[in-house]
Amino acid sequence: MTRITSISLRRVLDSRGNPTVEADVLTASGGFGRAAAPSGASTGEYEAIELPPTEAIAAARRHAVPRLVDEVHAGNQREVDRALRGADGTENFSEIGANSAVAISMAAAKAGADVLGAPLYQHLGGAFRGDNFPTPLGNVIGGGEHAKEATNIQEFLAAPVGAPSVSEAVFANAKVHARASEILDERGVPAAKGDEGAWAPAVSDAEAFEIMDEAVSDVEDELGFEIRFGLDIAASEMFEDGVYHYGDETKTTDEQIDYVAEMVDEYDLVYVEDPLDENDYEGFADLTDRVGDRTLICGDDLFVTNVDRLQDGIDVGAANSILIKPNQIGTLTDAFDAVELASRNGMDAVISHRSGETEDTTIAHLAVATDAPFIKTGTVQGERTAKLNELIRIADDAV
Ligand SMILES: C=C(OP(=O)(O)O)C(=O)O
Ligand SMILES: [Mg+2]
Repeated sequence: MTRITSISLRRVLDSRGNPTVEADVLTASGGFGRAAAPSGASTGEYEAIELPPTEAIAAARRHAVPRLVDEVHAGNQREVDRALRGADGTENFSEIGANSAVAISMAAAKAGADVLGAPLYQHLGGAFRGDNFPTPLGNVIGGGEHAKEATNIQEFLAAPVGAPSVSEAVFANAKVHARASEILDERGVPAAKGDEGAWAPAVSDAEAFEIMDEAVSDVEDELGFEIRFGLDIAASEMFEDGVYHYGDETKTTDEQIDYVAEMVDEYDLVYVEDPLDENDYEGFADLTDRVGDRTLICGDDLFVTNVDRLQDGIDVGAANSILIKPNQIGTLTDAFDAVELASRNGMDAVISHRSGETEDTTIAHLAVATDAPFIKTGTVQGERTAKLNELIRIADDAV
């Protein structure tokens, strides 16, 4: 029986040292699931609302727990998530917090899988999932909102697209991360790390492109399979007064589109996330028109895992992929609906962590369950390796 018999909520630490919500779900037959909400720093304007954890927990205990315990089945994810939405009663989870909602939603999924005795990816994705693995996009150099005094572009992401296995891909990204550190040393540039464990040197974006290109080529030569790279520009964070700010320099929207298109061709970029402001569907469409045949243009802050915003994007041809972050929308059902809408329209769905994370591994299972081509979940650092190592275990049939 997957009937939920208890839900416990508590505050735990996230990787930035902030409190976040953890949920435990128990079922009638002893199934157990535990999950914790991640948290963004470069959050999109249209994301579901994250409440201070103490408030989110109190509100969820008051409104959600009584609507779920003894009422819904952890094995029926849509039923769980419908009850969460009903308990909250708002569009954006501003009553119980998307952090409480997503923790309960993911913990219920794990409890459902536990009762069935199936790995989470199989419970979520079905019996035919588990043969395809996402390529990990590994954050190697970064700045933006994730590190002070570093690059303007938020993330330079290694993409070992030719790796023969997920394990070799994971280790390839770690090698690129290590090689980037050596190159920075050779150039006499000290580098601390940003929130996701990427190097955060005080170099220009142009220099970061060079370092990334060199690191990727060196590791590609050493390992003998294709490694490319991509970006999360997180352009909404740079956009102010109608222009994009790169330190003291600015770019108009047309200049930004030209710049990104040039970088796609110069560096053979495989992936570009949020190249333009989160309200600029038209700019996204222009850029996708120009380079969408040879790279993924991915909407993160643009779509915020929201089917309505995704449909608006589909209508105008903005982007050819969507970033999926369950806490942007609040439940696994909503995240799955966004993946399905994307794939029905020929778009790729890329599963992603947040800059503030925990040891929770749900997104590794979600990526396998949804047959995602890429997962963005860092390169090194415990809360990132938790997901990467879980992918290796899934491939090894050891979960
Ligand atoms: C992971 C990201 O950062 P954050 O979690 O800060 O939004 C991102 O922008 O894709
Ligand atoms: Mg992003």
